[in-house]
Amino acid sequence: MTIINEEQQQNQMAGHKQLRHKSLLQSDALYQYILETSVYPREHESLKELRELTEKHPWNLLATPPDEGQLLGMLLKLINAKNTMEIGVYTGYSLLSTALALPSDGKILALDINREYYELGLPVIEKAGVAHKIDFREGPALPLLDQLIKEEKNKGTFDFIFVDADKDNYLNYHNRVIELVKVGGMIAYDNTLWNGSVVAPPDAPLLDYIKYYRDFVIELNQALAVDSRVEICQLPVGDGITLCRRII
Ligand SMILES: C[S@@+](CC[C@H](N)C(=O)[O-])C[C@H]1O[C@@H](n2cnc3c(N)ncnc32)[C@H](O)[C@@H]1O
Repeated sequence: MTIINEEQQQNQMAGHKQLRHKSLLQSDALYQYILETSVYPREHESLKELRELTEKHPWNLLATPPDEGQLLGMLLKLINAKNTMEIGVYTGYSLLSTALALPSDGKILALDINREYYELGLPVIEKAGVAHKIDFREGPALPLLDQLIKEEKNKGTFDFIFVDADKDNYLNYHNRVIELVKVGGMIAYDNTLWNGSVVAPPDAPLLDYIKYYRDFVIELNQALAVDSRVEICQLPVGDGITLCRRII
């Protein structure tokens, strides 16, 4: 992984923020229309609170956008998900969207290397009355997944797994979560259009972190396209989300 200092990272994020939002829609007005017509009026008050709290955090661009949170909630209800996993929590917007969509005995195994981010959002999650559904584990996700796979009883038990962490490990995650999701269950990979950079020419002037992760995202997309263990559907929601339904 490329190591850049905090100042460089913040400069890059500031550049990224000039894009104003995380949607791939070419028109800001159209995206605002979706948010104001279909998303904000139905956004749970705790999600709104968490979104507004997260907007004040310097890394707020990491957060799942509200239209994508709405999509996740809808999908989880459609598939009657109960046992789920999330890799990459940050302050918890997608986590809270998931927790609110699951039944009261639903479960989310939530993995992140950074507990501090999670703890920023935790009071809002607690206030929403859904913290009991969450089992947060701090640490790099790969070894945690390897531990889970070691136990046969965990295999094929998850209804839904949302992957939204370090993009250079997405294929490593895929090769593990495919064993943990049940046949008929769903894995969702976030950022699979990676700020539109998947179609940028090789010499395009991209921000360093976009450029670095781009090849990993392209590699994942190519691998998913030919993976006979899953059916896929890539949607231009948020920064691109690819849904995979395990079929064997
Ligand atoms: C894009 S953010 C997740 C956004 C979150 N889903 C939301 O709704 O706001 C990515 C998260 O992945 C975490 N992360 C990065 N590398 C990781 C790793 N190797 N294992 C676990 N988590 C990791 C980061 O700490 C960060 O919180």
